Amino acid sequence: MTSPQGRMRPQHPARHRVVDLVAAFDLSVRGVVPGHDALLSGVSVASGDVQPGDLFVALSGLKVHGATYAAQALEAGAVAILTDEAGAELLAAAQPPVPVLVTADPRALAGPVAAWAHDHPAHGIVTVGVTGTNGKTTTSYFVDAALRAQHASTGVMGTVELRIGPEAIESPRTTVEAPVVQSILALMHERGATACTMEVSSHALALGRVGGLEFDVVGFTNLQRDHLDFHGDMEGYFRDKSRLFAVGQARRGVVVVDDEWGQRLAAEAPIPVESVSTLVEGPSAQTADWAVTSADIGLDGIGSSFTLRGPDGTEHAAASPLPGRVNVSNAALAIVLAHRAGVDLPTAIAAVGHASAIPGRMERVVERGDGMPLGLVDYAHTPDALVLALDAVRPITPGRLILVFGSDGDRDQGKRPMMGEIGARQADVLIVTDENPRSEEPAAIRAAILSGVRTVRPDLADVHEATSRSQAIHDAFEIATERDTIIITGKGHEPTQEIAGVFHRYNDRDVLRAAAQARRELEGQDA
Ligand SMILES: CC(=O)N[C@H]1[C@@H](OP(=O)(O)OP(=O)(O)OC[C@H]2O[C@@H](n3ccc(=O)[nH]c3=O)[C@H](O)[C@@H]2O)O[C@H](CO)[C@@H](O)[C@@H]1O[C@H](C)C(=O)N[C@@H](C)C(=O)N[C@H](CCC(=O)O)C(=O)O
Ligand SMILES: Nc1ncnc2c1ncn2[C@@H]1O[C@H](COP(=O)(O)OP(=O)(O)OP(=O)(O)O)[C@@H](O)[C@H]1O
Repeated sequence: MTSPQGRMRPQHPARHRVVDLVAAFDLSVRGVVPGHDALLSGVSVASGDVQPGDLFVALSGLKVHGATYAAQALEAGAVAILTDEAGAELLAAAQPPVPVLVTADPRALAGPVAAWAHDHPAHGIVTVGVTGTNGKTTTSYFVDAALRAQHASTGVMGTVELRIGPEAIESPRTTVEAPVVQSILALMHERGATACTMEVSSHALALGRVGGLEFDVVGFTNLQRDHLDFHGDMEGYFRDKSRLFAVGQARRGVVVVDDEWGQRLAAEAPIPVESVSTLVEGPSAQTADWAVTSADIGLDGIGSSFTLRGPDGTEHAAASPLPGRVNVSNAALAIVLAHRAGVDLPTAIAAVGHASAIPGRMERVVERGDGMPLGLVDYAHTPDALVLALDAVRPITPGRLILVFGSDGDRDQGKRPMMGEIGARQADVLIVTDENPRSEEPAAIRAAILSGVRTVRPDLADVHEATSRSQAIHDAFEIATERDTIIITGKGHEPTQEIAGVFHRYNDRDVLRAAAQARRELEGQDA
């Protein structure tokens, strides 16, 4: 079945001759020779997403070779297959009835070929890409808010959604496959969107998902421990992130230089880069092109105000609509990115300051009052993000800070005890539960978290374990008073929970609302 993102295709696709594709990308042809009337109108790397008229790009995967799925792609209407030598060998015996086009590295060509097939849709669109371990989503939404002040219609591609103007679908991941990126850009172009903000994950950069796209401006938030299962070590992770700042991938960059990785990227990037220091008195506050020189962090518990010094020394009063120091950083970066994408500075500052809430990012789902605690959902799922999220919530918590959290299965195992230790150090009550266990035994993940908790709190005082995430949230509500804050971290906006290969419909915000409602009803009965 075609995935929802696989269906985001232009209604009137460009059509190109297969022979022209062969010539444009210097491909060698095996088996059937393409006729001059053979036309292609789309590209896919997933057989399930193939539409009639598509080129199927059969990639050598980490688990299986895509050529294994050629029959499925042909049945769906593929008019040609692009693959490597290994794929061509796999296909030789089957003698497919369409041309098999061969190149050394089809993954590297998937993006450029898709851009070519869709007539380079990004050429008519201002494109902004955001990378970094944390803050991509938040920064992207801030940038989009600023772009919307200047463009009648904009698009967003990221972890939360794939959106064109007012229409959106859930996003399957942070950065979709290269042909999907290009077909969505083509659809944006068709629908008149003139600016697009995109989150670019390190996986996407390593796997060529933004190939064939030269961003107008790209931004870097920070580099913190994550995804080491995929990138090996921090050096490999940094190298993959840096690929966004390569010549041909982006015209110019804006880099937050609060950490050593940002400083290194700003120094080494081969494209023109501007630096942004977002920590008052941070290591690069004096030398950075842009700097946050003063900040009132979350005084009202909602947002922050800050001063941003520009390259010419002028100071600008700015604001972040979300609480915490990290969101001053995201807002400052977004302002500079939007400005460099063509939005005038005062407009960018005003639009970012008034950007609306972002699903699952420090989202206030239940407001404090009438006996209810404050209930927040946040996407912090790395040790550093958890530290900062809890830091941000402590000053707005007169009572106890109740943390509901877990850690992902089939992902970096080393961070589990670290998350436990942080929770134990910074929150008052912990409810350790499941995030997305995936193929792992949930109890083993919780045990790893609890081993970290014990290093700080050997007696496990005020530490609870819940085998169901919904139950954990209901448990939190049972013990919370109006003075307390419940913060649920790790899943943010996610609409599903992945357990043993099955995606169950699940959303922290819905459960939190339901728990609040249940408590209201109970209190109503008691009254
Ligand atoms: C670890 C990783 O990123 N894997 C990616 C990689 O998969 P793979 O090499 O294992 O693929 P495979 O299963 O061996 O299949 C090989 C080929 O056969 C194709 N295939 C496979 C099955 C089928 O029925 N038909 C078919 O055509 C696949 O599309 C693929 O092209 O190449 C595939 C095709 O390009 C990607 O879809 C796949 O992303 C998977 C789905 C994934 O979950 N990735 C996550 C980890 C990811 O990318 N996350 C990042 C960042 C997250 C974050 O920052 O938190 C993201 O951008 O979301
Ligand atoms: N600049 C930042 N520095 C550190 N942590 C941050 C920053 N911005 C946000 N966070 C924390 O990280 C969490 C995720 O934020 P956000 O969704 O914006 O990041 P992301 O890079 O899109 O994450 P992912 O790629 O995993 O979707 C937030 O809920 C918050 O706790």
